[in-house]
Amino acid sequence: MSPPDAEAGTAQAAAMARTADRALVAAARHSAGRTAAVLGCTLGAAAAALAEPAVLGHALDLLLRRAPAGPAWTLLCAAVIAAEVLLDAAAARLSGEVDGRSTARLRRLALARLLRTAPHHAARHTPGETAARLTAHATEAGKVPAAVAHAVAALLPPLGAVTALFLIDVWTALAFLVGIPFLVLLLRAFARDTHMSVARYQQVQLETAGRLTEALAGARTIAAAGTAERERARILARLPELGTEGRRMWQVYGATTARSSVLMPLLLYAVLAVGGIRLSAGAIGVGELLAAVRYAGLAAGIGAVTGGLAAVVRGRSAARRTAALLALPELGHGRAGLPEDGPGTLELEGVRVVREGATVLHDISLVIPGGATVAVVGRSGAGKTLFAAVAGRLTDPDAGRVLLDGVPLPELTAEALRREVGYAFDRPVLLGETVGEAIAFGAEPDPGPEAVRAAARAAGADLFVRRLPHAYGTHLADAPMSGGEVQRLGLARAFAHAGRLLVLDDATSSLDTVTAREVERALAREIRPGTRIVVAHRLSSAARADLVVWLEDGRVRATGTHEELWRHEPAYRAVFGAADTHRDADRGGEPDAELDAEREAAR
Ligand SMILES: Nc1ncnc2c1ncn2[C@@H]1O[C@H](COP(=O)(O)OP(=O)(O)OP(=O)(O)O)[C@@H](O)[C@H]1O
Repeated sequence: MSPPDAEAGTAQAAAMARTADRALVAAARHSAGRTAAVLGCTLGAAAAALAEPAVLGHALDLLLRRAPAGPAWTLLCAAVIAAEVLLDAAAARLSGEVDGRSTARLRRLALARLLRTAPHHAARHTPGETAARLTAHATEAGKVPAAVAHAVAALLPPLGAVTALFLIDVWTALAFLVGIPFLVLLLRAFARDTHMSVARYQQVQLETAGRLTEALAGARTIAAAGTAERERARILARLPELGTEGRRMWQVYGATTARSSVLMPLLLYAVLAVGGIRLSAGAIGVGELLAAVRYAGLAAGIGAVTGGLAAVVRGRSAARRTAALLALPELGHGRAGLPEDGPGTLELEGVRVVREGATVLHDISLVIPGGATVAVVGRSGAGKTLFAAVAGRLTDPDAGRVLLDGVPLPELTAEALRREVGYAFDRPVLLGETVGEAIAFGAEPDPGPEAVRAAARAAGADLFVRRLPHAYGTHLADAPMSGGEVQRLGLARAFAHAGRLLVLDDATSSLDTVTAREVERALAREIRPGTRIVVAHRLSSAARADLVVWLEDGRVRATGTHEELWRHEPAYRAVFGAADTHRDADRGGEPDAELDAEREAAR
């Protein structure tokens, strides 16, 4: 990596860490009351643990001296021990609740951002990675607020215990302090080594999940190519690394525990030795020696601190993975509405779109009159889908602006935008429980069964839907459909809440010619009138449009009616794969057998 790249990488990592920490703070705030209760209970339990040696030691000294206050102190011992146990149990129960609520909060934040970003930004992460970031990593990150409370509370016994040691006897306390630098070194090494291992482990986990999801999505291709074994090997390729990192984490943990199990007894023996000398010198009593040894044990409570620290380290590392979704740029919305009864005039002013550093739409300026049907044509990769995406604000241009009835699209409220701009795609994803719900999906207010059926009729879907076991009430999972049938439901969904602008991005590509023609006719007659942008590969779609926008290499090569372009532009005819013959040209842009066949069918 070159120095500037490395700097950019470091800056990006720092920004991600800040986003992750902000998200964790938001998650902690969401269950602030419960987190405070966890802290209260853990601190209370720690305080009780801290009081216990003193109370026990004092009670022992009183009992040895047969003092009258002895039994009262014994009761106090019981109360302190009970408080410690009960508060510990309450903290464990509340921690579970805080973990659950924080995880849910993180997931909601990340999911909301994912749904509010432009599709090409969301596509930066593979579906498998996204799923892992929203599930396993969010769960791990959700444990941070309670883990911080535990880690903070875990500091109390050691700090309090050192103070108590000093109060009991300075020399005994100093004997303990000699071992503190070793404890600090141990903790630092643990935090550093775990962080590195956890980060690598989670990265490998993400990549493996990504490969698995890719393979599931491409299962047909893999089966057809007979590469299942190779694919299996590719998915599992990093499994050994996962094992290595997992083992390394346990090794770090094991080494820390081993070192602390050597250090701790040494410390305790040192305290015991010095305490014994002080006892024989009459400086402290038996109970105080007992308390001193117990405090030394509490002060060296590295287990509790490292446990809490490890959960915080793992959680913060996982939070960075989830925060990658939170860092996706948001497609914000304004507060404006559209003028009542506007015709749906669409204006593109100097629209430029950049992807991966390359300009893929170049300074497009044009006006699409309200109510017009516009066909966007061009060779594969010419920029038609991007044009369609910018026209209805699935994405924002990198320069220039798009206005609908005079209002820049980013100024519109999300509701106004989605009410008035509808989309249908070549491969729609159906959402909802039943077929009827899938058609009504996103329409506000609910269009009702009649409108759903009318939309399905217009999209040529009514007939096959009625043949399903429960017609429109059939669950999507029980309705296996062909690509063309899914496409028709996607069209029906767009028709069910057609606003003043409807964008059909290759939305009839899987339909047979006759059905596609019927859909186009229904669109003209049965659906609310408005502006239509139709990304078209079919010549007939271009021929029926009021205006054709012809794209080439991300630029508008020409606009005009299909007849004009067909007659005067041989390259335009080539877009449809038509031979540049006089016969075709003379036919005013209706040259192929497809249109002839349609006409025949229409008769
Ligand atoms: N997210 C992206 N990252 C990088 N390049 C992109 C991205 N989206 C689109 N492009 C590029 O922009 C160009 C236009 O893409 P677009 O999908 O709009 O083409 P198209 O005309 O719709 O093609 P087709 O007819 O094959 O669907 C292509 O070269 C494509 O590779």
